[in-house]
Amino acid sequence: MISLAGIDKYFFAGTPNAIKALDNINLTIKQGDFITLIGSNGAGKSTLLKAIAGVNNVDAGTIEIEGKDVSGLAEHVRARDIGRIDQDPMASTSAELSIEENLAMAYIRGQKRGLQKAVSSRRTTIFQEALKVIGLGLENRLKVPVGTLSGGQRQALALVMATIARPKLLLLDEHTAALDPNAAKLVMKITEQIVSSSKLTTIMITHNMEQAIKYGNRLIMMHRGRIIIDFDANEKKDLTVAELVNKFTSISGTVFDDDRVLLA
Ligand SMILES: Nc1ncnc2c1ncn2[C@@H]1O[C@H](COP(=O)(O)OP(=O)(O)OP(=O)(O)O)[C@@H](O)[C@H]1O
Repeated sequence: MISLAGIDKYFFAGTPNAIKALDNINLTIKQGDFITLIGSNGAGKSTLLKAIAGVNNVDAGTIEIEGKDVSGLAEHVRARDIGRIDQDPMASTSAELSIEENLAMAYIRGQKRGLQKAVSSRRTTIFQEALKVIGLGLENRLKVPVGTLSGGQRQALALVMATIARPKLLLLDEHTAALDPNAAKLVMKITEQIVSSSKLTTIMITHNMEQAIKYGNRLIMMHRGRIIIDFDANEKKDLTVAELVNKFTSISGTVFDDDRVLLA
């Protein structure tokens, strides 16, 4: 279980430009929850994921992963428990390293030092097995530099990298947004496959409301730093995009203003 209690995050605190990007976020995430996270422009979605990952320190509140308070831990320490992918395929993988080297770096992140050597002889098999699951034939191209792969292949590889060390939490920040529609569809299919086969606890930001409704077992909507909608699987089962937009308007008292969401 992952729990966030009373999380506040300010930018430019104490200045006339102060922004409260997260405003008293309270959230309990059950093991295996696949949450889709949606919201208006600047709602705080990315800030929330960065706060959980330790990219940003928070100004108030606590973050616990399986009962351990990680609020004060550095990003690289939390990375042992958290896999994370952003929009940019260039940032998720290292272009000049091979597929195998990228995977090796991701793999040792989750290991205790003493175990690293012991598993190295089995590594190639482990990497090939993990790559087979995504069905792109990358298991036969382990020595190929990642820079020669397409954006979709790189994000698919990033998914394998983010999950190979069996993280306690996977954070996806619009990881298909920079891809062409076909590649985005493929990466989404692979995402669902990896998340459901490993029952990975996942939060996925998307600007696509249909995607937010279709995937996962829970849908959360943010507005101005707060969680304003939290639907379980049953509540989102027969939901339509129009109903979701109407719900947003009635709760927030404003019109939904993210063009990318409405045009998706
Ligand atoms: N590093 C930063 N420095 C200053 N302000 C920031 C920073 N990061 C985010 N913000 C501000 O915090 C608020 C929340 O931003 P955030 O990126 O989390 O929103 P979001 O919901 O992910 O938005 P979008 O969907 O538009 O990407 C916004 O007002 C944003 O301008």
